[in-house]
Amino acid sequence: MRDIDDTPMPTGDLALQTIAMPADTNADGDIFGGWLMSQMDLAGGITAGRRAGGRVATVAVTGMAFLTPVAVGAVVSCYTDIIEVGRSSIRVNVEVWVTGYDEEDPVKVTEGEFVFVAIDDNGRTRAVD
Ligand SMILES: CC(=O)SCCNC(=O)CCNC(=O)[C@H](O)C(C)(C)COP(=O)(O)OP(=O)(O)OC[C@H]1O[C@@H](n2cnc3c(N)ncnc32)[C@H](O)[C@@H]1OP(=O)(O)O
Repeated sequence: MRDIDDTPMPTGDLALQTIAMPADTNADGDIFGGWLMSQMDLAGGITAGRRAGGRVATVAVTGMAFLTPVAVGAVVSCYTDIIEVGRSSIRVNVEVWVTGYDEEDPVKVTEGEFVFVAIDDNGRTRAVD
């Protein structure tokens, strides 16, 4: 896994973009880390599913740190980069960046490595081409 760094621009391809909503906050009004992880899982799953040409399941997530809080109304962008493709597994690095509507000065929120496994209709692993 790559270290979280201060790279000023996102690495990878934009896979998912959404807005942090009031319903995504905890009782203190801060965005849940779990909500962010869910967006990352979705983004990585889209990328892995396209690469696998079908159904994938998340099998592992490694080394995440949250660098900065996310405010309600922030535009949340998940960028994905396929790191490695194994027999059935696809390792995807997912970065999360936030901006306002103007898309200026994106701020990196977190990064994590997600491992997906290509599975068949019965939930058994299948080889990725
Ligand atoms: C519980 C949940 O709801 S979590 C959210 C959704 N995810 C799921 O439901 C997935 C639940 N897990 C599963 O169903 C099973 O673990 C499966 C089908 C994904 C994989 O089954 P396994 O018996 O582990 O398969 P297997 O040992 O052959 O591993 C498959 C691949 O995953 C990789 N892998 C398995 N565990 C890990 C891990 N912890 N970290 C990294 N890679 C892993 C293996 O190296 C292998 O890669 P390769 O085929 O490219 O060489």
